[in-house]
Formats: sequence, structure tokens, C-alpha cells
Amino acid sequence: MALNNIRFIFNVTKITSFGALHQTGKRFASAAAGSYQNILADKAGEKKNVGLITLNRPKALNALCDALILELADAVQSMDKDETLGAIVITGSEKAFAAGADIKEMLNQTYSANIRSGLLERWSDIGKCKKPIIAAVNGYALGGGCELAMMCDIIYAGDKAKFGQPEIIIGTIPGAGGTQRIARSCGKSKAMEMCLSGDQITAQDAEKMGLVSKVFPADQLVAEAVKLGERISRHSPLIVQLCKESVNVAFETTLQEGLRFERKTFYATFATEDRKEGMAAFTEKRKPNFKNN
Ligand SMILES: CCCCCCC[C@H](O)CC(=O)SCCNC(=O)CCNC(=O)[C@H](O)C(C)(C)COP(=O)([O-])OP(=O)([O-])OC[C@H]1O[C@@H](n2cnc3c(N)ncnc32)[C@H](O)[C@@H]1OP(=O)([O-])[O-]
Repeated sequence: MALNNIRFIFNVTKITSFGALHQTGKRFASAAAGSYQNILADKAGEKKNVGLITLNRPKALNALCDALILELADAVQSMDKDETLGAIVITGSEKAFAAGADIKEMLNQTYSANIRSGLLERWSDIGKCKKPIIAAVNGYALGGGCELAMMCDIIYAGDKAKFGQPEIIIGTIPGAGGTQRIARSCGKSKAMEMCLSGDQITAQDAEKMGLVSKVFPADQLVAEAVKLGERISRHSPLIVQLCKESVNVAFETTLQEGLRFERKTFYATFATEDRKEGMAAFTEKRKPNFKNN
């Protein structure tokens, strides 16, 4: 897939070919001098240290077509490599974060084509990002949209957001993590209820069940997500990465293994200069000057 679909409103990275992203300094740019067609990518926050990706297919309520997923995976990968960024926010419009995978595109898809395409690997690439990703969800987050939000590390929602896994209504099941991630973060009963009924839930219910961290008025949502990204970006990027990895282990292993991983990672922070700087700064009553080292 050529990357002539890509539009960066504030260019920061040069893309020479699909999957080959090179940082060129302060701006993202695609080699095709084209730009993303289905997303916008920008730097946000006072210090421009938060990557902001906006899903931008308004006519299809940000339905996640193949091209959009490829662009999103590239933008995330590019921002992950950009040392000026400490966190990434993914958002959509006030009407829709994303209304799911593109049903029209999937309509005539076959089993064998699914196996061959490896497209779902590109979806999971988004979850491999080492930097924290905050989903700022306004409007519909359905099917793959809800799954995309759950691939992120933190979900903030606008007060009118709606979450759901309606795949069952169209004769399929969630395919990008819905059955697994809801079960792990909210328990079996909620996962079964959402996936088997296809019902939508409100932002307030999603917060109550732990799917969402906080709910904000819709028009303040992205600013609040960026502020959180800025707070995270103040910390040592190295230690933030270790911390994210450690929390993620909780979803993949037993408590004992998780505790062992955490303890070893905690010890490992003592091999970093940033750990020493953080504690020295506290003792000397000054702000730390982290070097990502
Ligand atoms: C190998 C692939 C791997 C994929 C893995 C992903 C797995 C995933 O778990 C599967 C899914 O997500 S399954 C999906 C699960 N998601 C669902 O089942 C949700 C499906 N969507 C809906 O139920 C309704 O659109 C809403 C209730 C969201 C809004 O209702 P409303 O306010 O009356 O608005 P409206 O008038 O209805 O829509 C406006 C325009 O957007 C269009 N469009 C919207 N969603 C689309 C989509 N997903 N697709 C395409 N297009 C979609 C809609 O057609 C219309 O365009 P048109 O040119 O005018 O025809």
C-alpha cells in the first residue's frame, strides 16, 4: 500500500517508503510529499512534546479501513521513535472516535484473504508502541473503534461517548481484542454482556466498570488528554517505558511472575542516571533534569 494517503498537518517525520520512517527534525513529512488521507498527525502541548493523531474519515464515522490502519500504525511508529515526544494521544471527532472496522470493505472479504493479508498484525503494531498512548474518545467507539481505544494505555472519554462491540449484530465477533481486553480489564460478565448483546454503553458506565479512567465534557476532552500527555512527558522517558511495560505484564502473566518482573524492573531503574537524578532532585528540592539515560 503506497503511503500517498498520508496527511500530516504538522510534519515531523520523513517517510521514504512504507514502514521506513526517518526523523528529520521538527516536522513530519511524507516522501511522497503527500500526506495522510485518513488521519491527521500533529505535535501538541506547550512544549510540543505530545504526539496528537486525529482519525479523519468523517463521512464514514472514522470507520477503520485498511488504509487508515496502515497510516495509523505508521504514525504511531514514527512518533514512538521521535525523542521530542513523551506520549501520544489518539482521538477522532466529536461524533465518532471510530465506528468500527469498515464493514463495506469487509463485505466481500474471504477467510483465505484474511489469513493472507496479515492486516490484523498492523492493528497489533499499534499496541507495540513503547510510549504511553492515551485514547481521547468522543462519540462512537464501536467494534474495532472500541478495540483501538483498548489497545491504548489510558482511555479518557467525552461525556457523550458510546462504547460497544456490535460485531454480533452483523454476524461476526470482535477480532481486534474485544473479547480478551474487556474480559481482562472489566471481568467476564461485562465482557459477555457487551460482546453477546452488541449493546452500546455510555461513557459514565464505561468509567464505572473501569474501561475508562475519566470522563470530561466533550469539548474539553482532547485538551485534558494532551495535559495528561504533558504530565507524563515531564518524567524520564526511559523510566516511563519501563513502567508501561511493567503494568502491561499484569495482563499477561500470573501475580507472582508479575511481581517478580516488577521487582527486577524496579532494581533495574537503579542502573539508570535518571533514577539517580530524580532522587537527587527531590533531596535538593529542585526539578529533575532527566536525560533519558
Ligand atoms: C481483516 C480485517 C480486520 C478487521 C479487524 C476488526 C475487527 C472488529 O472487531 C470488527 C468490527 O469493527 S465490525 C464493525 C462494528 N461496528 C458497527 O457495526 C457499527 C456500524 N455503524 C453503525 O451502527 C452506525 O453507523 C452508527 C450507530 C455508528 C451511527 O449511526 P448514524 O448516526 O445513523 O450514522 P450512519 O448514517 O449509520 O453512518 C454515517 C456513514 O458512516 C458509515 N459507517 C458507519 N459505520 C461504518 C462502518 N463500521 N463501516 C463502514 N461504514 C460505516 C455509514 O455507512 C454512513 O455512510 P453512508 O455513505 O451514508 O452510507
